[in-house]
Amino acid sequence: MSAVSTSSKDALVRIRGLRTRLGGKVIFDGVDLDIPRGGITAVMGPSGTGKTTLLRHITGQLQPDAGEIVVDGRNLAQLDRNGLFELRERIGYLFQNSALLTDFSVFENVAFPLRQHARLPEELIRNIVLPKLQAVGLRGAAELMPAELSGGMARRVALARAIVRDPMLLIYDEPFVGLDPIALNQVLKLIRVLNQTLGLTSIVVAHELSAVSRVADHIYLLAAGKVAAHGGPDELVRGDTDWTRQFFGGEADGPVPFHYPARDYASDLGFAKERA
Ligand SMILES: Nc1ncnc2c1ncn2[C@@H]1O[C@H](COP(=O)(O)OP(=O)(O)OP(=O)(O)O)[C@@H](O)[C@H]1O
Repeated sequence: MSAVSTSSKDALVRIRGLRTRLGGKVIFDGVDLDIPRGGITAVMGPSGTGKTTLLRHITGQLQPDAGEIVVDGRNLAQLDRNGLFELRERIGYLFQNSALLTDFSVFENVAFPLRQHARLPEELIRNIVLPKLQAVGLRGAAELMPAELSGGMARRVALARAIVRDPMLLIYDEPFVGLDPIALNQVLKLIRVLNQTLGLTSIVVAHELSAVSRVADHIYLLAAGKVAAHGGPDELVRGDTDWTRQFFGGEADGPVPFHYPARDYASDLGFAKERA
C-alpha cells in the first residue's frame, strides 16, 4: 500500500506535501494524493478528518499553508480569480441534501446551471436537459416539483444537474446517506455508468464501506492529518494497520479512541483531593 501508487501523469488531481491548519488545528500534515483520470476515487476517514477540507482545496476554495495542488495540469497557486472560476466551472457537485430549488420543476432545476451562464435558445436547453434526465431515468418526471420526489429521485435529479454542463470532474459528497437499498443501488449504478459513458473522473466522499467498495477503483483513507492507507477496495479491507483495522473493521476502539480527551478520572471524581 504505497502512499501514491498511481502514475502522476494519469492524474487529473495531483497533491503533494499538503499542509493545512484551521483554527489552530493541524488538518493536513503532509498529504500526497493522486486522483486518476477516468477513475472513481473514494476519500474516506473518521469524522472531522478533513475530507470536506480536501474537496475545498481541490476546487480552489481554500489555499493550503504549504504544498502543491495541480488540477488538470494547472497549479492552483498560480491561478488568478478568473482561472479558478474557469476551473470550478468544469467541476460538478452532488451534495448530500441534493439542494434542489423547491419552487422550480425537475426540468428547471436541471436547466438552472445552463440558464445562469448563457442565453441559450429554449430548444437547445431542452436538447441538453432531456438527455441528462433520461440518463438518470427521470425524463418522465421532468414536470414534477421537488416536493413530489422521493429522496432517491431527488438525488438523481441533483445528479442530472451536476452533469448538465459536462464537467471533467464530478464530486460526490456523501451520496449514499439516507437511501433505501433500491435507491442506493440505482445511485451506485449511475455513478459507474456516468463515469464511463461521459468520460468523467469522479471523487466520492463517503462513510459506507460496502457501497464504496462496490463503486470505487481506489480508496484513500485519511486519518490524523495523513494518508493512512491507499489502494483498491480489496487491498484496503485486508490491510493490516491499526487504522485500516479500526476503520474498515468498524472497531469501537483503536487510533480513534472511544473517550474524548478528558482530565484524569480520579481527580474529576474528587478522589485525588480526598487522599491529599
Ligand atoms: N473554517 C474553519 N475554521 C476552523 N476549523 C475548521 C474550519 N473548517 C473546518 N474546520 C475543522 O477542520 C476539521 C476537518 O473538517 P472537515 O469538515 O473537512 O472534516 P470531514 O472529514 O469532512 O468531517 P465529516 O466526516 O464529519 O463531514 C474539523 O475539525 C473542523 O472542525
